[in-house]
Amino acid sequence: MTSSRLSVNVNAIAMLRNRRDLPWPSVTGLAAIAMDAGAKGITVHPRPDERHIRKTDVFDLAELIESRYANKELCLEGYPTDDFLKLVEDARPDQVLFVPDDPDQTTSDHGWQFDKDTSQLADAIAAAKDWAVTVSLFCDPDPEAPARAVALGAERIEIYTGPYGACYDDPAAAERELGKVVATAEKAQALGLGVNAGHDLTVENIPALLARAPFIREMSIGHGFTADALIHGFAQSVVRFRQAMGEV
Ligand SMILES: CC(=O)[C@@H](O)[C@H](O)COP(=O)(O)O
Ligand SMILES: NCC(=O)COP(=O)(O)O
Repeated sequence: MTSSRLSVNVNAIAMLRNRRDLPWPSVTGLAAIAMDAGAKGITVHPRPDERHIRKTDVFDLAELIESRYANKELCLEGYPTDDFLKLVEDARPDQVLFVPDDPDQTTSDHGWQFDKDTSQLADAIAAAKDWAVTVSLFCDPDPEAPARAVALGAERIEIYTGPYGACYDDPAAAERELGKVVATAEKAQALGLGVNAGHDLTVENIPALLARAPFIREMSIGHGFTADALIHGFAQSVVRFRQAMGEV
């Protein structure tokens, strides 16, 4: 089986589970189905209010992957508070994506503003690298961002594709936004950064992105994936998204 770019974000499964004091739908159960179907791994974003992914989910997923899916990866996303960094140190994911989210943000909707004080971020990056966790920074589609990420010691960036994803009904706007994403990806690649992409990606908008930036190495997809899976099922949606990525 060829390697994949697809990391399935299971935040939405946890949100559905949390509606009742019951263990289903199972976050680890759906994660296993996704990995059995060919996903490269799982991404979760345990927000401070635990609205969806809980700390216990993180350790359950880490245990699942370590015990049954040694060739798959766990990516943890979050703002680098001491509490989040303790979770990274204890859970030891394969990758951490540091995002500049406020605790009460509805969702992640912007990358790091590198002109502001980034000393806390630099310390967090150094700590994660000491724990042998690959460090990625959430960046706006801005060609100036990759050099700032390199200067802080990041190994990858994840380009925020939300503005591109929002243009599903406006081809001209989509082309404009796609151009910003591709320019940022090309700059990151030229600087030796690993290039990830995420937020509001779908089977419809992935092909055009990869046609222009085939070197993107990972796409973490949750909301659009879950919406697709409600129609097609989790395993078939992995196949559908991997087909959109040209992998199967
Ligand atoms: C960083 C990002 O764009 C998403 O991975 C994030 O996980 C979305 O978080 P919610 O699922 O809480 O909207
Ligand atoms: N980092 C992006 C992610 O994990 C999922 O984003 P979305 O597909 O839920 O918008």
